[in-house]
Amino acid sequence: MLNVHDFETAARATLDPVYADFIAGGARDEITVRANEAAFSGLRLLPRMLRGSAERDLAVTLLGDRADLPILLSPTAFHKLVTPDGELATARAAAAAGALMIVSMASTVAVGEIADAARAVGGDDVSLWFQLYIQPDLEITEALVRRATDAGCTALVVTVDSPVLGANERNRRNGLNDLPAGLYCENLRDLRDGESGHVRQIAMSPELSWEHIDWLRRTTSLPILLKGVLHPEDARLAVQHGVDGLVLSNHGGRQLDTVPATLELLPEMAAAVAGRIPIVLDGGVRRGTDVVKALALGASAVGIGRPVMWALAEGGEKSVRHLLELLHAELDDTLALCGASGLDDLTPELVRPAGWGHAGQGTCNGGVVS
Ligand SMILES: Cc1cc2nc3c(=O)[nH]c(=O)nc-3n(C[C@H](O)[C@H](O)[C@H](O)COP(=O)(O)O)c2cc1C
Ligand SMILES: CC(C)CC(=O)C(=O)O
Repeated sequence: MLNVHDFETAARATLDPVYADFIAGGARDEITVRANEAAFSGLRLLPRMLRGSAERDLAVTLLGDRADLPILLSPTAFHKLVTPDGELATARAAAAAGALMIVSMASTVAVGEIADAARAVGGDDVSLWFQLYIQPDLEITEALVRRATDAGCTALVVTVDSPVLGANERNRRNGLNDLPAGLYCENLRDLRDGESGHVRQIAMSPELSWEHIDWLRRTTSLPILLKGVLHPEDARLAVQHGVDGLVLSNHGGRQLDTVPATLELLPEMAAAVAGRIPIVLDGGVRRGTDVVKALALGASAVGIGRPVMWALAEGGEKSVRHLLELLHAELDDTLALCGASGLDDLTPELVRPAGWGHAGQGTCNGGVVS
């Protein structure tokens, strides 16, 4: 295993094709799935020379939480679909690599147990964030927030791009519409008006509005990030509503098909928030060079979704750790080759659109030659 692509190939060879499709797939024609990766290939790095430093500092601090690398584990559901220990394996690997994990609300292990597993490996300094789908029943939502808070999660990542479930036609064709027997969204176990042992289904909330974000802001003192805001105007509104950070994400192309690649949106989003809150970008990040491009164009960190699922499927905990070590090494190597000694050295003039030489000189603003 030398890179993310190797894990993808190995996972496809190991997994039930129905689950391999669930992971790889996206909404409708998967135009956005492909666009995310293509956007990274469409940019070139223009390195600086003779600025060497013996070591590079890859550490990042986000909303008070320190991580050894600016590559987060984006929230992904149902890890027990691909490995018996499920999210316990992921959390141990992330803790060992010093990476920040965002636990999905749809985890197949309860968030408290995930946190215990992470701390058993990484000690009390390990940070975990919790991804939340605000439920139509706000008492249920409050109970979920309490569970995440009690587990020691230090931020809430509210996914706002899913008023309805994305239409994954691979899942429909494969007849995948439920978890296999014995797997549950454990964070929803025993929540109100269910008999003991009952696990609620996650509900999507088409009525979700800024009032819900205001309500959540009043309900918790944890930092709140919004995941899935795509329009710069919504980014400005997020700042106005007291949101602490954004995850610039199109859900890996799994919600509205044909939305832009997240990398294409990054310069406008960075301009809209103007450094007031951090932006984490996910979607199509597969290489250290991708991380450098995103950070150069204004992200504070990136997230990876599918690569973690592929590594889990390939070899569980040790493979996720290996994946994170590979990406750490790729990023370090890329920084050295770019003449950067740390993440702060990554600035927009390191990036050019492909074909820029033909159009004459210019700096890149995320694909826009100026
Ligand atoms: C199998 C799978 C499950 C996911 N589950 C969730 C989830 O529970 N909550 C969420 O907010 N996003 C979820 N996502 C989206 C990821 O958080 C992330 O935005 C996306 O995977 C990033 O793109 P990438 O897979 O190209 O790295 C999921 C993605 C995948 C592939
Ligand atoms: C709907 C969730 C349970 C999972 C999810 O967000 C996804 O599969 O993209």
